[in-house]
Amino acid sequence: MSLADAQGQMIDETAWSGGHGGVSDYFALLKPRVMSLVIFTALVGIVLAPGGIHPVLAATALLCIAIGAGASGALNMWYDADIDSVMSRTRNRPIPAGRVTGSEALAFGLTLSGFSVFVLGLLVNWFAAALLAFTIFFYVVIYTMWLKRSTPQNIVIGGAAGAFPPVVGWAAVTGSVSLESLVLFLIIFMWTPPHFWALALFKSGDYQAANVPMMPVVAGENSTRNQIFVYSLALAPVGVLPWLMGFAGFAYGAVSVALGVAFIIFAYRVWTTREGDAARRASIRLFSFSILYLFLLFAVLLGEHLVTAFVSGLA
Ligand code: HEM
Ligand SMILES: CC(C)=CCC/C(C)=C/CC/C(C)=C/COP(=O)(O)OP(=O)(O)O
Repeated sequence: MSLADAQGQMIDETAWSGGHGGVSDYFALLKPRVMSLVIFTALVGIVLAPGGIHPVLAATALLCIAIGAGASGALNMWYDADIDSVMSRTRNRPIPAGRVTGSEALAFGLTLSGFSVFVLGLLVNWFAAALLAFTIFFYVVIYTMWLKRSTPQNIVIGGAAGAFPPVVGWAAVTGSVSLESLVLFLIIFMWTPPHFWALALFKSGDYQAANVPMMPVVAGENSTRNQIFVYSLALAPVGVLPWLMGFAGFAYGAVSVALGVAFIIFAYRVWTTREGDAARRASIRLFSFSILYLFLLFAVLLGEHLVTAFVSGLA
């Protein structure tokens, strides 16, 4: 199996979601792999926020954000069942495969959404709960029900939903939004277009078949490559902002510069490799690296913060 096939299979849900009915299908409705990174960014928001809260409340907040994020995935799959059944990547999801009905997924998603928002409000604070409710609304109603099917800018605007979790995490601790949490938002916001369009480039046939106006389908592959490169050039310095603004240290600064340069190199390869299997490989590599990039950036932010807190606790 070639590298491209292996990586393509990695993101092909038909390769892992098996099982018929029952717990594994309801778990798959939560989009667990995508949401794991969403939840990790929320954790970083919680830990970095000044003041701190009791660890039990922090864990409650994180659990509520995780449940809310999963619930929004279930609602997305409920609404998108028609297009998911057309695309090879998604046709084995629980609803198109007939293992869960649309109404079951809808009830599951609505119940978990209500539960997560209510518990976050009741036990942590209502401002964070309102932000979580808004994030779910944004992903399900604004992105899934409206923008996804109507404009190639769908993920640029809709991507805001994916950028909110660290802001929600921060608000769970402080009860407010701050410049720092908005910088975390901005990083994910700028990251989303290259993350997703890299995938859309090698899955554009799927979107065309499903009649979804993703950028490569509407503007063409080369225009998408240009836009990926421009967003990557903008993302790299935005990734360094936490250090430049003084809420991350030198270790983060150095790693974020290196990761930003690497991101630009991967995006440059996509930009300049436009034909055949090499072009497909370049976009698969950028897609895979995009996930590693965001994970490492937030991991270093978290690790450095914890080490600094530990060392200053010793002093
Ligand atoms: C509108 C914004 C976004 C779009 C359209 C998008 C789209 C996608 C798609 C279609 C996949 C393919 C595989 C799959 O469905 O499992 C994917 C994978 C992934 N996305 Fe995104 N994404 C977005 C935002 C995000 C955000 C905000 C995060 C995390 C912070 C994220 C994390 C991931 C991860 C970790 C994977 C890999 C999952 C795996 O291992 O298969 N995505 N994304
Ligand atoms: C707290 C909270 C509510 C967080 C939500 C975070 C969020 C919006 C993440 C976006 C993740 C995602 C898989 C988008 C996929 O687009 P798609 O739905 O078009 O992809 P698909 O074709 O795989 O269904």
